[in-house]
Amino acid sequence: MKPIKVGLLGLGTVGTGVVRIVEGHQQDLESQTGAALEISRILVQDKNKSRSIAISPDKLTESPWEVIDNPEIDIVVEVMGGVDLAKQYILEALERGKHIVTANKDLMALHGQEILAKASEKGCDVFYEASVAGGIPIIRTLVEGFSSDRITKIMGIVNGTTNYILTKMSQEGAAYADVLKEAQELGYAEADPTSDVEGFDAARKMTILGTLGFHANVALSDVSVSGISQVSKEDIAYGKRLGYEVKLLGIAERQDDHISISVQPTMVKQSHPLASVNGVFNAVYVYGEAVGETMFYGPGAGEMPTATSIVADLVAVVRNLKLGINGKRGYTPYKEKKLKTDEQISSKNFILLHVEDKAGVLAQITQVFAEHEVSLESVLQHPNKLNPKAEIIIITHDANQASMKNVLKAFETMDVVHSIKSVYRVEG
Ligand SMILES: NC(=O)C1=CN([C@@H]2O[C@H](COP(=O)(O)OP(=O)(O)OC[C@H]3O[C@@H](n4cnc5c(N)ncnc54)[C@H](OP(=O)(O)O)[C@@H]3O)[C@@H](O)[C@H]2O)C=CC1
Ligand SMILES: N[C@@H](CC=O)C(=O)O
Repeated sequence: MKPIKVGLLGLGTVGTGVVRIVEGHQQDLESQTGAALEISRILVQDKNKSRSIAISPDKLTESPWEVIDNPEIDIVVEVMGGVDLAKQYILEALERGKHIVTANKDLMALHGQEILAKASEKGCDVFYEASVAGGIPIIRTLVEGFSSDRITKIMGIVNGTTNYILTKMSQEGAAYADVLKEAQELGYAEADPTSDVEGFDAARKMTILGTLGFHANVALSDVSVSGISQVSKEDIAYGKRLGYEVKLLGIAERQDDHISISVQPTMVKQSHPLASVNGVFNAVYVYGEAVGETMFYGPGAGEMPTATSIVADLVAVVRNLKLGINGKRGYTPYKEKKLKTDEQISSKNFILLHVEDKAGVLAQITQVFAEHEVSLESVLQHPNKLNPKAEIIIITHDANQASMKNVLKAFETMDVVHSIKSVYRVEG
């Protein structure tokens, strides 16, 4: 087979890793595919910027057309990020019959269906393994490994930056802002780290996993999202005291034909395998009706792990080229999803309240739970010597979201409740 020419859109953290792997593993890649891979053109914003790898200046371009309209290029790897331009370049490249590999979850979560439909029309491959959980081959696992099963729950730590931050806060008492800066320096964070810390990046990944796992047209707007910027050292300390670690979890559940998807900081029981996933590592728990529980673990961000997934996708495209089956799988639009109502979503909950420290308050609080038929697993009261208030931590049994909202609404109107400090879902 003649060498396969690859054009890169982007040479940042991930693009640099792709060049390193393609160049460093050339022989292994060729022996698997029967063709040499050659990176022939690379789009960057600034050709004169200093790079951490030696790259021939002739390969760099600031014009996207030198990649996407280049007749020599067979495969375009999009690792520049962003949505509008990336979408435009990918659609233009598909129009010209080029296969696409991308790490762009923002794009795939928002416009995946349109891009896949276009690829199918043009007989092209679009692979996006690196868009979820960096180096973990979770997309291939859902699409191929579990094609025989009916998945009912996908629960994961799918953002490396926030897991890195929470781990350092929990294990070293580090300050949130300092650790975020470290995660940025290590190349884990998005160009705008708000995406990471406010849970949007994880929401995009859960949109992709929910779509593939449940074969439903999940939209980003179907995911309820809250991030970690409000998680305090106090929450982490109380969680630990009760045997929990705070993790930003993406949780997608299906019951019959109804689904729910959320991203939220969650108290995970220390005995649960997700509680010991630390640092930049990600893990995805997949429950299938037939297979039962499975879990996939690995580095969720960073140059080389993410590039591993990109280059694996390149290998898949080249293998399809050899067999002449690119884009032949056909794109079938996913079925219409039905979202669960608040009454259908249930979980255990952790609630930290600041309350008046006087007789009878605990009874008033527990009465509210009873009125809304929420039963309690444990209650811990902690007097605060500096203020005439106490802290009460409550763990509920499984309760539906509608009842929990009513409980919290009732607390807001009670004089003895000074503040609802935190509310977390509990898993494990
Ligand atoms: N970092 C990670 O760990 C992971 C990232 N991803 C995804 O991979 C993609 C890339 O991320 P990452 O490598 O971290 O990003 P970087 O910011 O490190 O790199 C972006 C690259 O794209 C180039 N670029 C950006 N915008 C343009 C533009 N408008 N025109 C031309 N070139 C442009 C930049 O050029 P220049 O170098 O000249 O500035 C740079 O080389 C994103 O979609 C991200 O979400 C996915 C998984 C993990
Ligand atoms: N910013 C993302 C990068 C990988 O997708 C993360 O931290 O997980």
